[in-house]
Amino acid sequence: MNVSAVIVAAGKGIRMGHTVNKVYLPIAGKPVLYYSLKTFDEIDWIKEIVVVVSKEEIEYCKENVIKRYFFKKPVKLVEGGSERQYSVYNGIINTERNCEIITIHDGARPLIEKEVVLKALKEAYLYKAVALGVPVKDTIKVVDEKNFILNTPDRKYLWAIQTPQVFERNLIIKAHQKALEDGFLGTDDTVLVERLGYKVKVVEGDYRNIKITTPEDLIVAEAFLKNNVL
Ligand SMILES: Nc1ccn([C@@H]2O[C@H](COP(=O)(O)OP(=O)(O)OP(=O)(O)O)[C@@H](O)[C@H]2O)c(=O)n1
Ligand SMILES: C[C@](O)(CO)[C@H](O)COP(=O)(O)O
Repeated sequence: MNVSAVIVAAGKGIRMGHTVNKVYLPIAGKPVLYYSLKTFDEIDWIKEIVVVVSKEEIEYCKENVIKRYFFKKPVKLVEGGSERQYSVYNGIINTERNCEIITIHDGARPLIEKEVVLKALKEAYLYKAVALGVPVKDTIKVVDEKNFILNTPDRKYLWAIQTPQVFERNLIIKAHQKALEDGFLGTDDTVLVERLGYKVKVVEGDYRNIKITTPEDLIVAEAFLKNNVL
């Protein structure tokens, strides 16, 4: 399999409330972004890693992540956009044209495990579009603007979607281009493929594959790493 990995790290980390972008904050002494890079670097099917960073942070990322730690695979840095979707688009169009599959991952999800990525890659070979996800543990309510409950969807059909999300290269580029043309902005990449009428397969991921969003997430991630439960 010839796979390119795109890791998006060009967000602002507003909800973290820190002066430094959360993907460069340390967990157990190393930047958040280091961990997923390392995991993808260890997967043989992956031939290159494209990291999407904001223009102002390109030098910082190069010095403090890419050069500081040793990665075996070529790592390309490309500029991000004002929304996650635009950052992903710039990442995927900068992958090698001969790659068949692209795996898209949030740089803010450091705890992704190699075995889980491999499972998603294998399924992508069969289904062309897959997302990792976990069944939700809470009861989910749909509410109106005033927070009154409208309905309670059956939990057995509700999954919390994570990254990586894995696609055939041509399909995901086409899906992003269509969204751009239509002015559609989604909160993940599968929704862009769903809009084209394709079926997307959800593959069971890992509850520990959290997205670092607010300060307590750093504590949880560090606890997982320090207790060596990954
Ligand atoms: N314009 C953007 C926005 C987000 N991301 C990346 O997308 C992932 C998930 O986004 P999120 O957690 O929302 O990150 P931020 O946008 O940084 O956070 P916030 O919404 O709190 O500002 C992160 O790895 C983030 O760096 C990106 O590459 N480009
Ligand atoms: C893509 C994603 O990780 C799926 O859960 C997530 O939607 C991206 O983060 P955001 O907080 O919604 O921007």
